[in-house]
Amino acid sequence: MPGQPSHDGTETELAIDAQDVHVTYADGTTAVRGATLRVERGEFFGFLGPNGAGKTTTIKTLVTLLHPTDGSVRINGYDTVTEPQAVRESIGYMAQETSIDRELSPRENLQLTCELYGVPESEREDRIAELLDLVDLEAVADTRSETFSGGMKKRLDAATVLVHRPPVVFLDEPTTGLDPEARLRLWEYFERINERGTTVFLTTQYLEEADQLCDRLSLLQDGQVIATGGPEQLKSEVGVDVIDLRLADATDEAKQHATQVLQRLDAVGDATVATTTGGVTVRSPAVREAASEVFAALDDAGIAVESFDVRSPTLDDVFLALTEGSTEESPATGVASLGTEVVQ
Ligand SMILES: Nc1ncnc2c1ncn2[C@@H]1O[C@H](COP(=O)(O)OP(=O)(O)OP(=O)(O)O)[C@@H](O)[C@H]1O
Repeated sequence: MPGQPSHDGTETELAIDAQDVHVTYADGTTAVRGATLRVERGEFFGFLGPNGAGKTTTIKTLVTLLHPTDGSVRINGYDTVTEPQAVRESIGYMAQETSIDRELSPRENLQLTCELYGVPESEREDRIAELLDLVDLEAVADTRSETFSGGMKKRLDAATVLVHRPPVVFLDEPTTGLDPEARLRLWEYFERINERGTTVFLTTQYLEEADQLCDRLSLLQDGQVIATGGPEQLKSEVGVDVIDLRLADATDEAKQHATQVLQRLDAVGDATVATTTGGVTVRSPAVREAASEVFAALDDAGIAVESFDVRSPTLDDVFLALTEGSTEESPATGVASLGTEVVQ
């Protein structure tokens, strides 16, 4: 909800203001090394990175479950270390593991959460009805949750996060492991809560998810933010175009051969070449101009191309360009996932 006053009565600009955050665990592992995140009220903000990049550690620090070893975090104007209670009252946090009670129905789960958050009794019934409607669970409102699909449990979990009407919600990989249909329904729900004015901070491994939903996003690698911007801005800044080539012979050997041929090709300049399920992908600023030379070089090497696609970059390409990946296995089509794509 934009324009929420901070605790000292002044208008604060930012929903999330994390400055140069470092987090080192007790065993000496430094999971976050200087993350700065500034999220405006009402934004839908994405936080992307492969497994182990430090997303969960960062989100736990933002929601007061971990203290930064260095740096500072203010959420809705409150400091996470000196005012943790005020921060908690002003946020919703959906962890990776669902926190609903499976023995209880959606209505009972929401009643319990209302009690925990001290929602006035007179408001509970309406609030619960509104949330059940929001996540499309009215029809099963009084059914025990243990029978629900993964997607339904996630939707209920997401509803419990909103009972106290927090201006900011933190969602830690909410769609991981869900089938595409369940994922799409959750996306709709997240869009709806954002349209109502809630600031959303979403961590995800799914680039398509971030591309679809987020106003802006930060890419995280090895505990460091390597880029921040709108999806289109990041794509244009990376300045590459892409050719996806499907090879007639898509064995590992043939793909490696094609990779070597293309890496030697001067015409594609400073290209990155990655193998995909069906062939190879070339990312380069010069790729459109060099397309005919790409085909000629492959032909000369006796490599048959079954089909190809010259396209603009996706967020997947942005990430690979920024991390200077050159030989990663890339799905190139479908829902791209950093988790499967970037070999650290
Ligand atoms: N409690 C802990 N103690 C020590 N190291 C930890 C702890 N939790 C996480 N780590 C390490 O910190 C790094 C970042 O982990 P984190 O879970 O924050 O990454 P992530 O991006 O959320 O990954 P995932 O997508 O797998 O959840 C990893 O190297 C991880 O092994």
